[in-house]
Amino acid sequence: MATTSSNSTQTQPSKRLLRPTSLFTPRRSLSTSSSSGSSRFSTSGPLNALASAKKFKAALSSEARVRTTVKTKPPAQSPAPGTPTKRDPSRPKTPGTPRLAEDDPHRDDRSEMDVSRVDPEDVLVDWETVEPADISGEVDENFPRAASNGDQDDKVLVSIRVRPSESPSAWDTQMVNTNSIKLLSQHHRNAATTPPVFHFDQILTGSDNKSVYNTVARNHVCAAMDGYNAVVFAYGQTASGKTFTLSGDDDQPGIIPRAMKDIFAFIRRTPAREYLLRCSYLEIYNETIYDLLAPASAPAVQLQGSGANVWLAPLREEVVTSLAAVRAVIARGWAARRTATTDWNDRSSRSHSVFRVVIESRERGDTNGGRQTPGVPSRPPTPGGPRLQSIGGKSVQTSVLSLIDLAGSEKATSDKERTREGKYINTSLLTLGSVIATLAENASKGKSDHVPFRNSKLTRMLQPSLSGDARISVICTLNPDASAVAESTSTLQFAQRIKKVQLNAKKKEVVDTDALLERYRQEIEELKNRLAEKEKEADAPGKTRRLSAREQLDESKAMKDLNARIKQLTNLILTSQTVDENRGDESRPASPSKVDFDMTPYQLQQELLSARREIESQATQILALEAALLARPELPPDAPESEKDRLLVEQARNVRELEMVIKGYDDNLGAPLRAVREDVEREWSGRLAVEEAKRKEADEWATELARALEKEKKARQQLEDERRALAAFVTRFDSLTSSTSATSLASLSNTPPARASKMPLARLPPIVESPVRIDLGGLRVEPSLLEEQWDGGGMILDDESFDAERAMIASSPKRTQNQGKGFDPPIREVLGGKENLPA
Ligand SMILES: Nc1ncnc2c1ncn2[C@@H]1O[C@H](COP(=O)(O)OP(=O)(O)OP(=O)(O)O)[C@@H](O)[C@H]1O
Repeated sequence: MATTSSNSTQTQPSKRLLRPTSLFTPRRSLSTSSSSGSSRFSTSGPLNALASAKKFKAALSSEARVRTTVKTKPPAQSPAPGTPTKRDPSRPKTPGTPRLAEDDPHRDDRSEMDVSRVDPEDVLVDWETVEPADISGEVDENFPRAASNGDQDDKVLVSIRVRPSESPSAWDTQMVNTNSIKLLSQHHRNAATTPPVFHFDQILTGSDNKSVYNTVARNHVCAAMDGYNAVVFAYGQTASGKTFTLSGDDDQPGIIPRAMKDIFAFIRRTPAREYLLRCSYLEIYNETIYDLLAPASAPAVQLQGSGANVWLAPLREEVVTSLAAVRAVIARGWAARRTATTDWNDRSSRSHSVFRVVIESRERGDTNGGRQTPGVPSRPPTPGGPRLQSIGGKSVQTSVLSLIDLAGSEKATSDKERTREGKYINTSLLTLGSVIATLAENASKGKSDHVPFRNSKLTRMLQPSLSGDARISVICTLNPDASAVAESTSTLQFAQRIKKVQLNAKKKEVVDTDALLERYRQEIEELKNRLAEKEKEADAPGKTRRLSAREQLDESKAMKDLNARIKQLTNLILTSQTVDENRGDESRPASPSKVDFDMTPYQLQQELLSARREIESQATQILALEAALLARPELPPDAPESEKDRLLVEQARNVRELEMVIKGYDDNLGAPLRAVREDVEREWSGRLAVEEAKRKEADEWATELARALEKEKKARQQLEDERRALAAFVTRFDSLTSSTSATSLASLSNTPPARASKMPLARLPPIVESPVRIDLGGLRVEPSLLEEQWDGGGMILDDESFDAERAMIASSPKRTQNQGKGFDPPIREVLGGKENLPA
């Protein structure tokens, strides 16, 4: 296990509580909304972008050109260091929740940009094109190899980062070499028990973002460069340091800027490959997804697909070829993020923000542009951005690195709008928590309970990753103050649960299908020739001797093998074409032949869905081939017969090939898919019935519970009424007895009912059929004592205790003393409906 950075960072001056400014960008003025747009771009970024863009054959995009000419205002004054937990009341609050303003001068230029028309071959990055200045200066020789541990099952890497604070910490993070954290006992509520100790992969303290990046994110960035999907996210209470960890500030750049530097460093150290990098930046605000790189007027981003096949559209992806271009993209996205001043944080993130880098790579080689499936018309530009083509039999690796800054959980704030946002934030974080809890439970108990991914946009978006498709690192940030112990404990509990989630990320590779197809076709041709030769040999009239039975058997087996191989290759052609058609969707399985019947019904359903799409695309391809066939130029009428014959033969061969493809399609896809569909449908309907029965049972139970609760409430209310009546009565009675002499009491006891009824006592609510038996036995009872006893249940006696109590009271000397003074018979009778004092 890696060592914690706690020791190294603890010794540093750790009271830097600077507000993170935008990445690489001039600091924004404190409460200024991004709508001003004034300090949106980095002063250095655009210039660098211009410098490095010159290296490439084509300009990146119209937008890149626009960016290079952006004039930026001087940066706003640096924020003063201060405690992050208190807002300066004199400072105005952030107005609303800013987005890029409609009057943004660059908005229209951006909307004209069409990244999908960028030729991917023009925007490749390789070790030669990476500027030395664009890479991390801290990269060591082993860096690119630190990437991954293969396609192994693995767990989420969970680290805790405790933010420095001016108040004394309520947490003990110094337990030597244990990577554990514990609440100091003076802050533990239950003095009788010792506070629990939480264990994690890392406990980090201090303000050093470099060590944090190296410990929690670097391996994941390397894994993404190596073809695995990777997710790094920060979770924690508001103002606990999530944005500081992800984005950092000018002095302490966070994970996002460091990751981008490492990506370029990785490319520079990998001369054998070339890369295509596409960035996107989005936020989930009040359960709506906004593209932070799109114009403010752009429609909201929708989550499409389901299960493991979730994608976002329309989402702008910008091709980046240098760190300067990345900086500009991040700065633009950052400026459009919704932040506001809250009671706890001057620049609180009001949304979950996701910075994504799609990394495509292939082995370097001679490139002659993309390839095309024969007979199929050229493809339209890929929506959302260019895709890397596989050329010359080399595969293309695709992975996505997602760096997520979650909004912080928080209590109700003093501001109405912030409270509304807070509700959305808390709800989606709660859903994340319950998704994680179910996943953890499923993993640890081998269950397959329904996971409520669909309950929030955040969880639905993270579904493929949380379902095991990505390497995940989570940094849970803590505010160490005693006032935040409850929130910190809840964060630690979330962190513990996510540790149990099981991952199984796999590399995504797509092969060059043209090369494969060509190979298969050649092999089929050779095999057919061999088959024809063999048939010829067998039928040859000059054959000298008859074959023995054994030889005949061998011969027919060889023929059979040849036929089987031809059939297999035909199927492979089909499968390769299917893979090719799937190229745009990284998450889709390569081929239905990979259907694994041990998968869960849910996964099978996903497979079924993608298989259906494959069938559709296959059908389209067949149609395209047929159309190409029909569209062949007709021969001129005077064409020689031999030419006509040649074309006829060719036509017949094409028809045969098509028939083979269709047959392969039937053999390969039809039957297994039907079987899969039937299996899935059967299994799902069974599960549905079980779930419905369970739900019915739960509903009934809930109704029963509600009924019992109602009954309980009524009984309680009745008891409460009685208690009040009794207390009032005793108070009244007691005041009467204390203020009146024994003689006047005696006369009171003889007061005729008509007079007595005018006394306040007569207004006491009559209590009929009291379920509680009370006997004061003629004793004087202090009202306060009575209430106390009643509250504690002391007056509620079972039959046996009641009799014992009564016997004791009967023998009490005080009772004897009071007898004849009007205190007998017991007060119970008075409460039993007689409004008058006892005679
Ligand atoms: N480890 C740290 N070292 C120094 N300062 C920090 C550290 N963590 C946080 N801060 C400071 O604390 C303040 C709040 O941090 P930050 O904005 O990152 O919190 P957050 O968790 O992202 O909050 P929110 O959820 O409201 O967006 C900032 O001023 C930041 O500079």
